[in-house]
Amino acid sequence: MQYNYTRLVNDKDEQKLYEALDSFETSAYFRTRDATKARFGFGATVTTDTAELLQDDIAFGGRSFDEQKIKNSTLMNGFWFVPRIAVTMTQTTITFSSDESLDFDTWLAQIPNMKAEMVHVISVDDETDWADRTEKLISTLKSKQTLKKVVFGRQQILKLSNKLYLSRLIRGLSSQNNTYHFILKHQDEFYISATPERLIKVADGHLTTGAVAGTIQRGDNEQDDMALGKLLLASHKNRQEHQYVVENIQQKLQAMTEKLTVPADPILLKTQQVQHLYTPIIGEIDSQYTLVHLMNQLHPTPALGGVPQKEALAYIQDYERTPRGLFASPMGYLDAEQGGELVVGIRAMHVNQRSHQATLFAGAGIVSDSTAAQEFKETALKLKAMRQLLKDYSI
Ligand SMILES: C=C(O[C@@H]1C=C(C(=O)O)C=C[C@H]1O)C(=O)O
Repeated sequence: MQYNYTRLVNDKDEQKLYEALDSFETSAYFRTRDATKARFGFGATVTTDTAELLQDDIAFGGRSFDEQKIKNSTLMNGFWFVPRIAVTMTQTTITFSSDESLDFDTWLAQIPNMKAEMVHVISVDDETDWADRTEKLISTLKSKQTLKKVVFGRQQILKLSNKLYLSRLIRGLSSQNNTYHFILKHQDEFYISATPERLIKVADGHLTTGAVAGTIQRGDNEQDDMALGKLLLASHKNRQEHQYVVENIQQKLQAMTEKLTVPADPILLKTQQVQHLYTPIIGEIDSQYTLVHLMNQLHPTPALGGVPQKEALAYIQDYERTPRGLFASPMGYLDAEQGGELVVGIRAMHVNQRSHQATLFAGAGIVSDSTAAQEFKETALKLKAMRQLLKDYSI
């Protein structure tokens, strides 16, 4: 983008940018897990359902989980766009970029103020048979030695009383600490995620990825929380679930990287609702590969699909309620240097503003040692992130 303008951040910038997410037909937001940087994209000069053609542009978007299609949705079948205006905000500076010559401060001042009404949840359609279906999956895993792990997804469909405004919804994201925040909006749909999981970041030939798999609840106090963390680190079932992911990432990246550093043991990654086993992985990539190549090579890791991949994906297609769309898929931004950062769209919901319908998603890695009731509780905790966001909206 040829026009760039950087200045110090002022008090009103953030709220105005949030309102611009609502006022543009196409927009996106990406905030890093450590909350030090936020990127916005507004308006679209190009839109496409695959990222392959966009590798020399700044772009935002997400790919669909697999090739299955979702009816009446543009976003859920994979959606990428090159923004008219890109904004990057750190704690001190703000940078505006565009191919158009714009007075950015005049542009920002013109964004209309958004007035949001309260939104109530009118009804919840849960998958009440999810635990039974998980029980069947566990029996299959026990009897069929070739299938080792399946990440089984669950949905809750909520009817809402009114349209949601992103400028208000986004405020509640601040309590979802230690997660990436991602929003992708197009026309009457948006997808929002507060995910702890990065698929991949590429900058100057350096790659950062990692395995996030294996879950336990948070404790009510620090002591309990630490005890639960220790339990998770010592759990054979969770370590196995986790190890599948580490090995798979290593194997998939072997041919594309010069050097890969993989710690022997996981550490803990804690969100508001749960704690996970986490193995950060770094490396140097061969110069012919871009972020998009790596995304397609890595996705889906067994943190979201399963082991062996082909069989696990077939199981997911056959036994989950609907195709996943953007759920559990790579999403984020591409920069103009064939790098960027993609996270995995979990702890997430898809909203259709026309039908006032929100679909919340959660999944859990199932292995032969799993118990259905425990996994049901785990998915309920994971769904809580978006349920909390909707509660915070009306406070
Ligand atoms: C699929 C989800 O989470 C994934 C599954 C996990 C697990 O089973 O322990 C942990 C983190 C994620 O890799 C989700 O949150 O929806």
